[in-house]
Amino acid sequence: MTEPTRNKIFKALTIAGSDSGGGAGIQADLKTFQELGVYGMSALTAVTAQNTLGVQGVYPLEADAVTAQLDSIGTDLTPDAVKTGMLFSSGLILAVAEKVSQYGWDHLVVDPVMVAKGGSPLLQQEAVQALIRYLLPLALAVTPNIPEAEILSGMKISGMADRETAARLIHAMGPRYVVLKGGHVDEDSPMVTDLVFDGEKFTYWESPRVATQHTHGTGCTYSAALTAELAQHKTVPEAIQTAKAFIHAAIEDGLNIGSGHGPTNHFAYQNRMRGRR
Ligand SMILES: Nc1ncnc2c1ncn2[C@@H]1O[C@H](COP(=O)(O)OP(=O)(O)OP(=O)(O)O)[C@@H](O)[C@H]1O
Ligand SMILES: Cc1ncc(CO)c(N)n1
Repeated sequence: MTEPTRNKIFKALTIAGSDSGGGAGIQADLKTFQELGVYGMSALTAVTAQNTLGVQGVYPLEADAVTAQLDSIGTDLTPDAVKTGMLFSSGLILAVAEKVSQYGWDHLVVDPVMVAKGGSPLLQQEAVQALIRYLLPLALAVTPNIPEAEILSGMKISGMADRETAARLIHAMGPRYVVLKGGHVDEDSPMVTDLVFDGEKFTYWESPRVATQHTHGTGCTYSAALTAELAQHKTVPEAIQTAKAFIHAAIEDGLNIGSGHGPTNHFAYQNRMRGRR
């Protein structure tokens, strides 16, 4: 019997931590992949006990457990694009970098998650050097927010000229694109500006700032949208265009659930596409 012709299903993999509250981490990534029409896979690095009020517990997995998940995926299901989120320790970073290299996963988005919005550490301080040394050289794109960019570049960022200098320094660590997100700065400004550096030119992505406290998981959701688009063979600039529209809709329709910082709304982008809002 001949095998039935299969429609091409694009597949994306997230290597990240679990957020029990469902707004960030693996949960945000898988919801975003699904909404953008991509089959989602996951390798868990840690379990967090977390809700809209903050992080109540962090339970990292053994490096062997992460390696085993990546081997299960790598030997059977080839992802079209991969993202990393919370990696927690240098041991986990090494395990991930080794498997990403071994399987040749070159459509890699590294979201250098360091601290949750409430201030809980999601990456040990001594792991930053491992991230720079082993993972950034493998990345197609890295998506730091301003505090993460300060730690990676080793410089204080106060104006746009500083952001450009930091982006250059991070680009020199190996990623082909640096996407420096502006959500955390100029919170009184009516616009949010992300800066993208491809090694030659700077591009500014400006969007109206949404006044809301429901921003739990913005970074994860944005990098997952980028990854979903790359999985469908879009270029990085094309992927950014859709990811910005996805995150903007998700923030604009942020969910008022729980009694703290509610999650972004992963349904919002497709609801708009389908004319439901
Ligand atoms: N209030 C806002 N209004 C509109 N866009 C926003 C807002 N906050 C963040 N964004 C956009 O969301 C995306 C994620 O940015 P942000 O700087 O919040 O990431 P992050 O700090 O890594 O998130 P997290 O705190 O979840 O780790 C960026 O494209 C940014 O421009
Ligand atoms: C598991 C996890 N990953 C990433 C973030 C960053 O938003 C978070 N709060 N929790």
